[in-house]
Amino acid sequence: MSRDSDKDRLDDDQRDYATAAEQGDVMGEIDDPSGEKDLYPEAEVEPETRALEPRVSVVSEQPDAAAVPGADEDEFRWHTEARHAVEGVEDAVEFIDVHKAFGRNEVLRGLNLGIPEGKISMILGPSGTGKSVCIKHMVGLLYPDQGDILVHGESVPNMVDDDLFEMRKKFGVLFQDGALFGSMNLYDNVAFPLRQHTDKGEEEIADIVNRRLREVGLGSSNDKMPNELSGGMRKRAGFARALVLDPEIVLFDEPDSGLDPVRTALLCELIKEVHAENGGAYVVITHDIASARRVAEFIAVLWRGRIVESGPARDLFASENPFVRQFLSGESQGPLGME
Ligand SMILES: Nc1ncnc2c1ncn2[C@@H]1O[C@H](COP(=O)(O)OP(=O)(O)OP(=O)(O)O)[C@@H](O)[C@H]1O
Repeated sequence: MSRDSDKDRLDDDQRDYATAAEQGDVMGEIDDPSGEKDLYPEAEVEPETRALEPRVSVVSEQPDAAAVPGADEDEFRWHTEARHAVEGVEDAVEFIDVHKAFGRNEVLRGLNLGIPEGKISMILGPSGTGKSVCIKHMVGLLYPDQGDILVHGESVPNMVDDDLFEMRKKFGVLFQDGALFGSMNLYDNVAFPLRQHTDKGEEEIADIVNRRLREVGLGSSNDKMPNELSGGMRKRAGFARALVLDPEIVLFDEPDSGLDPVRTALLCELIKEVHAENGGAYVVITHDIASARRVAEFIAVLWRGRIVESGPARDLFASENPFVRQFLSGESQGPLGME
């Protein structure tokens, strides 16, 4: 089955988000003026990256710098790719030697990463290093040029559209700004995925929506419109909406962006509480090391399109890798400069 572009993989839900964004109906301008662009992952893709067929991926056993065109030998010298496994835990998501370029911009350059089942994992790394691109591959919003992404053992790039649609039901996604529909009140925003993807009656929907809104501390804000909510409330509302379909995997794209330190701390607590209650694999993208200390059970440090090191949070915070140490302690001295 051929596809013309990454965009062809947007399912109806994503199309609805995209349509709303086109109509200026998605709340996003306040925290992140570029947030809407993220809903169009294909928008700036150069033509040669568009024609992507499902394929059996070529997986190299030993990624090495020489295998990456344009990479100098030293470029990956801090990338030990050491993976400290979490004992007895399977991976919910696996990246196997994934390469992704936009034109000449090679973003993922042989990414190998396992996201453990049942844990809160954080993907950390400098700006522009490919963290968002990484999570878009998990839900099939972007295709790899090479390599494979497995969700519960199933290859996402090789899925036919119907399977992809089903697979996406495993995911809840919290966008940076909550991605709420500006024309709907909070209740309808949170009810939206249930009305769209299930045949549940309004009574059952009300039970679920009210429970999820209470869970995130918005139990008395049903009638509020998104523009009446603070940035933190919008994120919590987006979190409630991400949870209504009981996802097995929840993705958070910089949930702490635009929040003050106290609201960030409260959101972190909320993520932990909700995870403890519901379980599943949570994947959080952040720059915020304090959030990582508070929440992360598993950490992967991404740089130059590859994992430098990954493992249980305590191992990473005790890492002797100079790059990991510099990044996790936020020091100016070390391998990472102002590039
Ligand atoms: N759809 C796209 N078309 C072209 N280039 C893209 C696209 N999406 C991402 N990129 C490029 O990929 C690179 C990585 O972007 P990404 O958003 O994944 O970084 P990030 O690590 O999440 O950064 P930040 O922490 O600043 O959010 C950037 O150079 C970006 O311009």
